[in-house]
Amino acid sequence: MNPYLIAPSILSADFARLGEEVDNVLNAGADVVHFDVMDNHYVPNLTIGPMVCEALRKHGVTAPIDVHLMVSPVDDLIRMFIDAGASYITFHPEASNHIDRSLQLIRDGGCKAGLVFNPATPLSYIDHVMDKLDMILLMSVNPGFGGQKFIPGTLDKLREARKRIDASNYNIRLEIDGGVKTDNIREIAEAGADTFVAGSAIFNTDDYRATIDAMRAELEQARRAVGQ
Ligand SMILES: O=C(CO)[C@H](O)[C@H](O)COP(=O)(O)O
Ligand SMILES: [Fe+2]
Repeated sequence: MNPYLIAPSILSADFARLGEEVDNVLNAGADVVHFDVMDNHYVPNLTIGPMVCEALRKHGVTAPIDVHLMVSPVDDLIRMFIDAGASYITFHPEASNHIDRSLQLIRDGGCKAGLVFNPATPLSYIDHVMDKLDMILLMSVNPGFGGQKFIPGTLDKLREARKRIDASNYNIRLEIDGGVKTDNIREIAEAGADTFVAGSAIFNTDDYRATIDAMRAELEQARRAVGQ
């Protein structure tokens, strides 16, 4: 399995100093920048779009940018984020009229493609598109806001998704998003996640490096427990 990746969600960063915040969290050891896009239609909140992604690239960010689209419809924004320098683009399957086509659009644009599952969205959406997936993202909160509490039932869904990925021949990352903290990241990893979004748990602390180091120490315990 690939190493564990930590992906701070910039939803909880100080938007007035976004470039500096992203630099700081990457210098503190983060692997990936998680970029939450909300349209006040698919979810009841409004955040940032492709211009901000492009601005981060121009600012000098070279780390992978993981664009989590909470929008409907999805295809126009997929095209814009490809041009804006996204690395991963994930969308919620029920928000696309043509899931297979949207996934193909992402890969044709040179990005990695993924589907996102709300707590109550069935995993069966992956059934016929495993060959087009680079990532499966399970939401452990209902989408729309940072700082919510992890929904424990997601652990069983993670185990199920991990089994499906391991039984396939595909190299698919399993990401978890919502309520991830230092005190639960270990059991989340043991349930099968390999990529961890954490917004408030990192940006609401004074010392990003200390928080990320503490998460990595927990992940090391998980790695030993699962025998990776
Ligand atoms: O997609 C999201 C919300 O819809 C965010 O990525 C997520 O909530 C991260 O925030 P936190 O770690 O504070 O829960
Ligand atoms: Fe997210």
